[in-house]
Amino acid sequence: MIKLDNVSMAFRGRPVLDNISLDIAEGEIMVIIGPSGSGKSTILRLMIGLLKPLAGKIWIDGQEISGASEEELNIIRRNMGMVFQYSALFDSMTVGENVAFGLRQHTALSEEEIARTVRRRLRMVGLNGQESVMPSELSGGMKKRVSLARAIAINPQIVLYDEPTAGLDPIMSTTIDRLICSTRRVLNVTSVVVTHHMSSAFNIADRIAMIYDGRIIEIGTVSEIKKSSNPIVQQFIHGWAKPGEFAKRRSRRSES
Ligand SMILES: Nc1ncnc2c1ncn2[C@@H]1O[C@H](COP(=O)(O)OP(=O)(O)OP(=O)(O)O)[C@@H](O)[C@H]1O
Repeated sequence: MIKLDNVSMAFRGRPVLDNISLDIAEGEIMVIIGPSGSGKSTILRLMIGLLKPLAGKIWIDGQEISGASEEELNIIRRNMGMVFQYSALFDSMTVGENVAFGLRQHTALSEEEIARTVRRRLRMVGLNGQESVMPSELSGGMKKRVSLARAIAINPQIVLYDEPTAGLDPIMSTTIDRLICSTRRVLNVTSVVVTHHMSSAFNIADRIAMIYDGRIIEIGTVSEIKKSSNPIVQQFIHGWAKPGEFAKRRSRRSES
């Protein structure tokens, strides 16, 4: 459903991604992890065509997008929803108008049909009847849920999530994790989730890809990642602070 083939990216001559190749199957939840600044959000922006790669090719549902025109990209994006890092709701619009936004832009649905879809999507994310509330009245977790309802309003085949649980308490994070999984189940969407929360990654992922130094240094199922022999992966997933900490712990354990 999503394919990156030897994709490289640089900003002002500074390399960020170096020959990334990734194949994400239809209906799969792929989680991308990696240190801050390693290029995770850049991968999402490349996938949705907001950035063009310096080298390499990107396919969305069989269509190559790195050479696509803005018009072609707009058609491809109708099949994609994005949940942004800071929810990115339109503050001057009600919750209902936010969720309806893509439907008004991309479909010819009647106002009645739009209202019905908005109601259904808000119910899916546990915000039944909140159409007339303003974003400023919502908690961070509720905003994320509205953002998800907006992303799935147009019935996309693909949903990209940029740190969907950032800034949320553990219970709300679990709620969002469950919503990502139920969205996949109900709508059969392909999901790409960038997160810093390892517990979320382990809860939701079919596969996890770890980015480090511009490359994918490990990719696999949750149990494969947990068993990775790469010390950088082990250090990252355990949150060990210093480079080399993993090796030190291992040698301490073998000494004791
Ligand atoms: N539009 C841009 N112009 C210049 N540099 C950029 C741009 N977008 C990203 N970068 C740089 O590219 C690198 C990767 O950024 P990116 O946001 O993809 O990282 P990330 O892994 O998502 O980080 P974080 O986990 O902190 O959100 C960073 O060094 C960032 O400063």
